[in-house]
Amino acid sequence: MQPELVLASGSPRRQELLSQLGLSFRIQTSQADETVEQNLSPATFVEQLALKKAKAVARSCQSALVIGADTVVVLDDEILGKPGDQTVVKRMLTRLQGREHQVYTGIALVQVHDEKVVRELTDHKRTTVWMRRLTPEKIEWYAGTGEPLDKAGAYGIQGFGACFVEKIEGCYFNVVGLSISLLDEMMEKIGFSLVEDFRSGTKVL
Ligand SMILES: Cc1cn([C@H]2C[C@H](O)[C@@H](COP(=O)(O)OP(=O)(O)OP(=O)(O)O)O2)c(=O)[nH]c1=O
Repeated sequence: MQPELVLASGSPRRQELLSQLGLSFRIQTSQADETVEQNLSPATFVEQLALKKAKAVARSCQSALVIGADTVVVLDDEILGKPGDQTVVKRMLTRLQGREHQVYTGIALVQVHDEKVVRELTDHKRTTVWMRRLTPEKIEWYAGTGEPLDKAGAYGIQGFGACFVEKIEGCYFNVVGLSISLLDEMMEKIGFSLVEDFRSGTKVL
């Protein structure tokens, strides 16, 4: 019997991406403690956090395939997470404008059978984003929209933030918070097909 697909994420973007693919899944937001060791590389950082989120949800599952994810922006070797308030939004965008940065998203898959973890897999992808020059007025306006508050690096490429992105190199969905191609690749590694095994029938994309 197929395990149930569970998305351990409160991110509306991750939920939409899986829904648009026509997948059948349940959402269970992770209450994981999101602290990790200092000085980790961005790749290890996002993989460890993704695994923490997936494991926290897996603990309450009987038979499931749990997906966890974490996204950060990296500029000058510094990890930028979600800004949380307007002052940090403006500071982040002032640093990001007119330059390139990297977006890392880690994905973790945790398979549970009979309430036991039988498999864990983590991986990540990196996308480079070039942001155009922004005036202080433009930054002020964007901060006022509220859009950047809950997004790593204080912008959403899928929203008004698209106006600032000149080009990207790598997976677009990785920037939005979940690389579908990486997820499919990881599913294959543990013997599942994302679309064939978890299809609900209503595909929007
Ligand atoms: C750079 C960028 C990030 N983001 C989002 C994706 C993630 O939701 C968020 C980074 O925060 P995360 O901590 O990765 O995720 P989250 O707190 O939203 O959800 P959860 O921990 O429950 O899974 O930033 C965009 O939506 N668009 C973008 O262009």
